[in-house]
Amino acid sequence: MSEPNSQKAFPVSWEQFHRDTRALTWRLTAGTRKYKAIVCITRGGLVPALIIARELNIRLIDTICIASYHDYKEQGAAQVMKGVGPELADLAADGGSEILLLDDLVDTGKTARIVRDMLPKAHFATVYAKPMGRPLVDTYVTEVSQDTWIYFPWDMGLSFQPPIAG
Ligand SMILES: O=P(O)(O)OC[C@H]1O[C@H](OP(=O)(O)OP(=O)(O)O)[C@H](O)[C@@H]1O
Ligand SMILES: Nc1nc2[nH]cnc2c(=O)[nH]1
Ligand SMILES: [Mg+2]
Repeated sequence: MSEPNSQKAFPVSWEQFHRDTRALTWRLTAGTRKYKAIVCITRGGLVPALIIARELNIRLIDTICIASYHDYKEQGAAQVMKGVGPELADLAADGGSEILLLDDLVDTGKTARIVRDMLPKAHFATVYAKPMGRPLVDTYVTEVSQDTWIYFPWDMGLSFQPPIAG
């Protein structure tokens, strides 16, 4: 879903994103599964990948690079520009059972479907989830409604706020 269709705004600060991503890590450590590598979906997945890699002491990190083309209102076709690299070939061979797959959020689930097809046995985690994409995620922290647009700190800056009373 693209921003102009959405009605509610959910702005997230760096501090909140860090806190929510740490909460995601706690959830991931509650299970018995151990991960040898992180694969993050660029670009939004790069930020949780840094935080979680630090917490779980994982140093083998790769990317799946996907570009979604947006026209005015609709999400367009998604193009995989880069898959997992040859260094992860052994770990990917069984479908990725020892790989932690990360993104910042799942919305319609379109991106999630592509990466799940590529690594069907990887554990897929996102910090935020909307209802349409939620069934495709193994672990997430916060659910927001489908008509909410999440504003990430890397997309925002400080700006003047007019007084509420006008
Ligand atoms: O569930 P979906 O409807 O597929 O949407 C979720 C995807 O959309 C955003 O990425 P975006 O394509 O905007 O690119 P970016 O990560 O490079 O900002 C987000 O980071 C997810 O990857
Ligand atoms: N920043 C941002 N990107 C998205 N891509 C798909 N949904 C969203 C969203 O709610 N926020
Ligand atoms: Mg993304």
